[in-house]
Amino acid sequence: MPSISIANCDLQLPIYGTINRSFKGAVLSSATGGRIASASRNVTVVQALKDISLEIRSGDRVGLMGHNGSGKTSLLRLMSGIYEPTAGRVHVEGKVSSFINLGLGLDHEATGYENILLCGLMFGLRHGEIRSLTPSIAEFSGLADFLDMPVRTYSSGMLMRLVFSIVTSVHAEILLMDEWLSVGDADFVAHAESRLNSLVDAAGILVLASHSEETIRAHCNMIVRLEHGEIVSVERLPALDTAVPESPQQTA
Ligand SMILES: Nc1ncnc2c1ncn2[C@@H]1O[C@H](COP(=O)(O)OP(=O)(O)OP(=O)(O)O)[C@@H](O)[C@H]1O
Repeated sequence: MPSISIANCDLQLPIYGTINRSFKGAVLSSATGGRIASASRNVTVVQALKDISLEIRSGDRVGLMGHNGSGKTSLLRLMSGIYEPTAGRVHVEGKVSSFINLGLGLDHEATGYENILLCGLMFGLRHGEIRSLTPSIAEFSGLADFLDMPVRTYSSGMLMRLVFSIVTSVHAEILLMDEWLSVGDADFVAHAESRLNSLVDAAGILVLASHSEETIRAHCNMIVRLEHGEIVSVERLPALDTAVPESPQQTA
């Protein structure tokens, strides 16, 4: 059963070569969501997350809310293993598919088809599995002959179609998403929405960061609110139509 266990985690991100003594530093510090402090003369440290504890079990649909810079993306990155906590412990059980930094793994000189192969390998699939998934990825993307062209020739909407089609073709037990996706033109958005919904239904755990309370209430059964890198509240919502199994929940 997939699960995410986070215990007393801090995340500090160093920024090198910044001016940290000046009026500018003081203004920055009050204007951002995270907390800025000087580690040494040339290193500024942002406290992106502070003392985060959260238990997420199979069946949980967690919505992360908070102002700009409150730590939503950092928390997703911590769960995905992109960041190691500077203090505390993160334990993740299950296959994670993350919709964070979509497109980061693409090789822009390679063709669409080559990128399907590369991304598939990155997701831990075998050649045979990728070969059998390729026709449906190609069809869903609607990119047709463009899949034989280098990805650098794609428009941003075409790039999103390709990445979305690849990412959603892989079954995940844990889905981490930074904002609900809106990709491409109106036709593709409707098409993508239903594919995404079935992916979410099949996943054991969803963690979705969003500024839209409406989106979160439509897809989640639990809202975690962050402020300045700390969890300020955990709210349980009534069961969703998708009949998510109840699971014991620890609040932070
Ligand atoms: N790569 C980084 N290097 C340094 N500081 C960072 C980095 N990424 C985020 N931060 C800082 O960590 C804090 C939390 O940022 P994060 O991106 O997690 O917030 P967020 O809630 O996702 O914001 P938004 O709603 O604007 O996407 C902010 O103060 C931000 O400046």
